[in-house]
Formats: sequence, C-alpha cells, structure tokens
Amino acid sequence: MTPSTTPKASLLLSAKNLTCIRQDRLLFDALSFDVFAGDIIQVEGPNGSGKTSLLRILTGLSQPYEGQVLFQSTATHNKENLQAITRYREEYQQNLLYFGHLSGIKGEMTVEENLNFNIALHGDNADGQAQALTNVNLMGFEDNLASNLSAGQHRRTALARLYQSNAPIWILDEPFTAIDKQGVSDLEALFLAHAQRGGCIILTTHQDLSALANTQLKKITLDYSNDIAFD
Ligand SMILES: Nc1ncnc2c1ncn2[C@@H]1O[C@H](COP(=O)(O)OP(=O)(O)OP(=O)(O)O)[C@@H](O)[C@H]1O
Repeated sequence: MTPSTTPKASLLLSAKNLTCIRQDRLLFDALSFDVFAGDIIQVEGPNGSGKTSLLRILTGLSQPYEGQVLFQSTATHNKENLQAITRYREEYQQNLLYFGHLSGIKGEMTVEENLNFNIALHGDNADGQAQALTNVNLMGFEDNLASNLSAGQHRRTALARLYQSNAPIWILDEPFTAIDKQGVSDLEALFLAHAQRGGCIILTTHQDLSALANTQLKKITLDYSNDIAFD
C-alpha cells in the first residue's frame, strides 16, 4: 500500500531576518517566517509596536534595517525560485494587493467611477465593477460622490478592490476599520475563499478573527519588549 501524502503547499513569500528600527527604537529584530498558499497570517501587537512597519516592508514600500523579503518568481523556469522583491519589483507588484491606511478612493469621483478606476489600475477580475458593487453591498449608491459616503461606505468602496483582484498575495492593514458586523463576516468569508484557492493573506487587525480560527490562521505577535513570537 502506498502511504498517503498531503501535497506540500507552495511557498509564496519568505521574510528573512528582518530588523526594523524607527526613531532609534528597535521594533523587531531578526524576524523570519514563511507564508504558504492558503495561509492567513494575523500580525498583532499594541499600538506603535511595528505592525504597519512590518507590512510596508513586506510590500517593498519601505526597507528593513537588515534582512530581506523573497517571493516566488516565475522569472526563470525553476520550480523553486525565490527572489528578492527588490530585484523583481514589477513582477512582485503584479502578485500583490496592498490595502493600506489610505483608501485610494477619490472623493470627487462617484462610487462607480472609483470601481472602474480600480479595474483600470489594478484589475483583472472578469466579474468587473457590477459584481464588486454587489459584493460590498453598495448597490444604489453607484452614482454617489465618494466624498458624500459614510465612513463605512467609503471603506467598502475601497474594499471592492479585494473582489476585483486576482493577485495571490494580499497584505491588508486594518481592513475591518469602520466596517459593520455583516461586512466583517463577508470579509472573513472572502478571506477564506482566497486562501482556499491558493492565495495568502497577511493582515493587521485588533478584531478577533473567530470565523477563521479553524483554518490556517497563524499569528505574528510584536510587542514593545522586542520579544517576537510566531506561531
Ligand atoms: N516613517 C517613519 N518614520 C519615523 N518613525 C516611524 C515611521 N513609521 C513608523 N514610525 C514609528 O514606528 C513605530 C511603529 O509604528 P507602526 O505604525 O508600525 O505601529 P503599529 O503597530 O502599526 O501601530 P498602530 O496599532 O497604532 O497602527 C511608531 O512609534 C511610529 O511613530
């Protein structure tokens, strides 16, 4: 009898010995971890502990004091081809969706124009803006100027990008801010679906991700004492 084997998930991203210093304060030191297809990783820690700094390093928007971030590149035909994100910047950006504190939504444009703009800029998903509008529950608001939306509706307009993207690596800074209970559970369902189709998510949130607890939810904890836990 042949022993059954579980196929090994592919490695999408690898952080190697990341050290981050801000204003003479060591936020984290020699932080290493791997992110596989199907992983959902929650970065947690108190305010100011370095969560956003870590996410920005993972996107390539800022540089670590030491260490590097590698991703699975298809630039050569090797099966395992981890490359520095700084080396194949353009290819990495095509694999990445970053949702930061700034929404990227233009107040002087309508909801529909913003969604179309997203598609033109990043987008790729055949379902297009009509489906994204339904997914974020903004039907009927498509002609509203974004500047006239409530904080939650504004955030939902920004979050439509998640439904419009085919990028495998999602890095999301506080995606649940201003989102109501139904919206939170819709997002959790979206995260699960993304992980199940082989993507990965690295996010910060102070939200208890109870709906994701039985999945491949992992946690990276940063704290002021510079003791860094990864489990
Ligand atoms: N570009 C920068 N220049 C100087 N200091 C910075 C910079 N970015 C962040 N910091 C400092 O680094 C520390 C960590 O900031 P960061 O935003 O990463 O924390 P955080 O854990 O995401 O916080 P929060 O939970 O409040 O969002 C803070 O003390 C902040 O002032």
